[in-house]
Amino acid sequence: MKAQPKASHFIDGDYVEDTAGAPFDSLYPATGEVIARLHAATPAIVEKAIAAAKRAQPAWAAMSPTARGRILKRAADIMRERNRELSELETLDTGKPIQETIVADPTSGADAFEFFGGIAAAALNGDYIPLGGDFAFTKRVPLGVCVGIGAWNYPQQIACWKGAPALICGNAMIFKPSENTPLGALKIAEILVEAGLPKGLYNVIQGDRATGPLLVNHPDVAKVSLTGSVETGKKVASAAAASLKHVTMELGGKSPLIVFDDADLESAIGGAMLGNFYSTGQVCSNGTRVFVQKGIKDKFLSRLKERTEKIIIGDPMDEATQFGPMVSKAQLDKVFSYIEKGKAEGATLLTGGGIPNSVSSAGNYIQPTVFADVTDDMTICREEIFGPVMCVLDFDNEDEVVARANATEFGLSAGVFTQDITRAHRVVDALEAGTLWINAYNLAPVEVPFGGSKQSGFGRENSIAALNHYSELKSVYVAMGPVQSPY
Ligand SMILES: NC(=O)c1ccc[n+]([C@@H]2O[C@H](COP(=O)([O-])OP(=O)(O)OC[C@H]3O[C@@H](n4cnc5c(N)ncnc54)[C@H](O)[C@@H]3O)[C@@H](O)[C@H]2O)c1
Ligand SMILES: C[N+](C)(C)CC=O
Ligand SMILES: [K+]
Repeated sequence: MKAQPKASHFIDGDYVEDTAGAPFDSLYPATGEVIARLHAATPAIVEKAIAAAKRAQPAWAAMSPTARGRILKRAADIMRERNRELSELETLDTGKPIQETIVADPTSGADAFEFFGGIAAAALNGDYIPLGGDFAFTKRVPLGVCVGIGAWNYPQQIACWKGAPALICGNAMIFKPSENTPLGALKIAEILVEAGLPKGLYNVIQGDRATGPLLVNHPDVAKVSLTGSVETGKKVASAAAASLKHVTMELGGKSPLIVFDDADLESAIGGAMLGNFYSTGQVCSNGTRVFVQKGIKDKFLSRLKERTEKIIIGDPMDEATQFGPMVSKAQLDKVFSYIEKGKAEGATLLTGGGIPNSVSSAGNYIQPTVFADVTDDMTICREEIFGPVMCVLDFDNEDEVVARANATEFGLSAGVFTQDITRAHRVVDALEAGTLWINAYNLAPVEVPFGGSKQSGFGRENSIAALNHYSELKSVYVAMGPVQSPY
């Protein structure tokens, strides 16, 4: 098998198997071929991983942040050296075209190790608080054993975006990848050990929605960071609440992208296409509700159709391919069912909506799809589809579009295209979202906090802000004189 790992899990510095766990196959989304056979974690595997993490964490926390950072930076270097190999694995895991994974996926993971490794020496200091004779100081301390649970769209990125801040703060991590994409995180664990990470600090265990709760409910786990759907987020957050664990929730969205009539049209169309078709539309922050001002609607739609129909769909391992299959048959069927709903509810299918020619019929392929004349109440405009389906709506004026853009329970991202600088700032101020773009879409560099508001989640990944979610402050009051007691 093309991508069979040595064993299903990575615990205490090495691969571990337990064939008593439910077997599952990993499929290559472009052909349906079985590329690996794995076993879900048994309760014994979960206990083993948590015990290893618990054992390793105190000595790691006692190291200087600089020394911890050095190891993460080495891991970043190894990832960059092996970018090709890691990108090919990411393509096998997800079906995303190599053209994307080679620039985006392991690179973004390496960026996280480099960033957190680099800031460690300066960003984990505490404060000195003068109190007029007495004083206090704060220390930033790790939480202990942290759990990361991943979605299937960015398996390596998610494993690193959670692992890097957790480790730099002095925690141990147990990461459970999505059952759809189990392979990437194992390689990240292997590379961390090669970079010098002491064993037991970054463990990977496999499993699905039945395995997640074994971690979330475990009394020795201090924190859970989930990337997944809103529905799963609610389950995980309420399970974590039962023992008051820290939580970070990176959930779904139905983000608005607003195009005013003064926008650079080609840029706005490019942004809308990137924000709907990159990773075959499987991106949480996608701008799937594209609001176009009425005066430019016809021009926008005709150029959008033209450019969309030129997208090269094909074999993900071919560097010319711009658009690959969806991750799974189940996700593909879900997207097709939304397309049927869009047609039934009266949206105009501008392009796509079917299965492309000249690709393997065993792959989970779908055409990049655009609906025009979408209205706010349509199902395709209200629910997250998580596939390459763009909804184009039209609007008259700024107040109206802002109100409509905000009329959703989600609040992950939003974008605005306009040449009017004051309007751009006014609109981003009014939009309810955690991550916003002006004249761009979906760029998420590690230096910038990333995360959602409303039902798209809470907590932030990346940037210095992430440190707050993997550590807590210990405040120490120091008396410099005798205790003043009335007793
Ligand atoms: N905000 C972000 O950063 C971000 C990034 C990528 C994806 N997403 C969101 O993720 C979703 C798509 O990914 P998905 O289909 O893998 O999501 P999902 O919610 O089905 O699964 C996410 C993960 O949670 C696990 N899980 C499921 N039920 C669980 C439970 N009860 N307890 C513990 N773990 C459980 C799954 O096994 C998987 O590893 C979309 O909604 C997308 O918007 C968000
Ligand atoms: C974090 N980002 C933007 C890559 C995508 C989430 O699915
Ligand atoms: K897969």
